[in-house]
Amino acid sequence: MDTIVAPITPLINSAVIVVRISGDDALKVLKLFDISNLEHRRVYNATYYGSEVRDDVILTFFKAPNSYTGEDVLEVSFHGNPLIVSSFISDCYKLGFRFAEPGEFTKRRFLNGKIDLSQAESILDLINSKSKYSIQFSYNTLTGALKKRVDSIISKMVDIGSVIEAFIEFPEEELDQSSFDNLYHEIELISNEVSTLISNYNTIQHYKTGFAVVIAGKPNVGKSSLLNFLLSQERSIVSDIPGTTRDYILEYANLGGIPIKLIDTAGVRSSSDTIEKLGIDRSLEMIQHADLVIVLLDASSFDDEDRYILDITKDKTRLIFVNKVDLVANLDIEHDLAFSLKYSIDVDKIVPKITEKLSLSDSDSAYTSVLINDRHLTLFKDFLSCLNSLVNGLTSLDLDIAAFELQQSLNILYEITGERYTDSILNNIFERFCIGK
Ligand SMILES: Nc1nc2c(c(=O)[nH]1)N(C=O)[C@@H](CNc1ccc(C(=O)N[C@@H](CCC(=O)O)C(=O)O)cc1)CN2
Ligand SMILES: Nc1nc2c(ncn2[C@@H]2O[C@H](COP(=O)(O)OP(=O)(O)OP(=O)(O)O)[C@@H](O)[C@H]2O)c(=O)[nH]1
Ligand SMILES: [Mg+2]
Repeated sequence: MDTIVAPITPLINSAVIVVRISGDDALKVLKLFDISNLEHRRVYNATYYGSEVRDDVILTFFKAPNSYTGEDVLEVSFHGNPLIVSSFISDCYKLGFRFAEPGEFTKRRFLNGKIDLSQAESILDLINSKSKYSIQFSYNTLTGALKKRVDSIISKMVDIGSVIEAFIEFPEEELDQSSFDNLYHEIELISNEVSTLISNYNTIQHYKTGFAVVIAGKPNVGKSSLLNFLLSQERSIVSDIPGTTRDYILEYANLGGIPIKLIDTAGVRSSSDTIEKLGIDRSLEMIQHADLVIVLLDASSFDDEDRYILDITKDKTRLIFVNKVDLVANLDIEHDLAFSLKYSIDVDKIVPKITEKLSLSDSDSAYTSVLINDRHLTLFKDFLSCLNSLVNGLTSLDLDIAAFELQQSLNILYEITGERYTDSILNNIFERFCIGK
């Protein structure tokens, strides 16, 4: 493989800029330093004698095949001046090295068999994660959670394939019903497993784009006050005039590490005001699409308008919060939490209540869940339809069809792990990586 070079930290005036070199000729660069004979995985302090500038640097060497790319890798840490690094990279071109394409180091790591394609993809997800949960999900995939699952499905499919081949090869032997039933059963288990993986996709989507949390309630209960409290900012207008919020207000927030789209809505009541009515329609629509509805009640005025909102949200994931507890001595409304936003009574319990409601269950914890990306989703759906055709082949005793569909379904799985790939699949994945990754 030709030798490539690129900065692996931003090329800006900073403390240190690190440049990575990978390839057969990587050690040739030592001509530019006052050092030779580097040992695997050791760190050295050296001087760079460039054609234009000099610098005092740190060198780290990883000998092939035990490096990030699987090739000889040298990392050079320069003082953080981009001019030094540009000059160094020009010197590298003179040695015959070329500038690495985005993601090329990781692509080589994949091509050299250090990681599978799902692990390579997770590196990009890890870097781009917008929440700590998303980082944990990506880290699971990085350490092989999805690879393991797909590998185990592959081995089960291979087993099923050999049974089908045996049926084809020895047609004279009675095809007894029980071996068929067994195959159907195995296929169903695999189908269920893949369906679960597909449903997990929604979880990661939520963690990427944020959970839609809608604050709903009749006018004047304190919805806008709650939004402002959660944002720690006077974003929404608060007043004692019922019907203050006319259109919904959407803001992004991060509550306890969970990304949230927080939506303050117009108070729901029967109104004759045209604009207010339009706002209320939007509130009802927001409620429909919410991942979580916070139904806000006023401790001092529980009535039919509240009952109406409780009724239309009864099938949604929801929390019932009661505000203005300062106004009553006894509270006999069913609720998840009661507080006073105005007088800061029990407001510290609000965020934990919301995050608790949105958090994954233990069985689906961020540390163990196997989550998939868009590419995997498409492939898994194709896989399921292949399984369907496979079952049809078996049912109609068309074993050649069954064998063909089985091979197709395996090919799809190999595309997930990257055991099979085309240049365009790889390009699609790695072109989205940053320089130096
Ligand atoms: N300086 C530096 N920091 C970094 C990276 C890097 O490449 N360089 N990484 C880059 O993203 C991440 C760490 N990931 C890495 C993963 C594998 C290997 C590596 O050398 N693996 C070899 C050796 C394993 C061993 O012998 O234990 C291998 O897989 O064979 C290096 C870094 C984050 N921090
Ligand atoms: N007593 C008391 N008043 C509160 C409390 N929280 C908010 N308020 C007051 O209730 C009034 C309405 O608050 P908002 O936040 O505007 O209520 P809203 O639900 O957004 O109202 P609409 O937008 O009209 O639907 C304001 O005058 C607030 O100051 C509280 O805990 N106790
Ligand atoms: Mg309001």
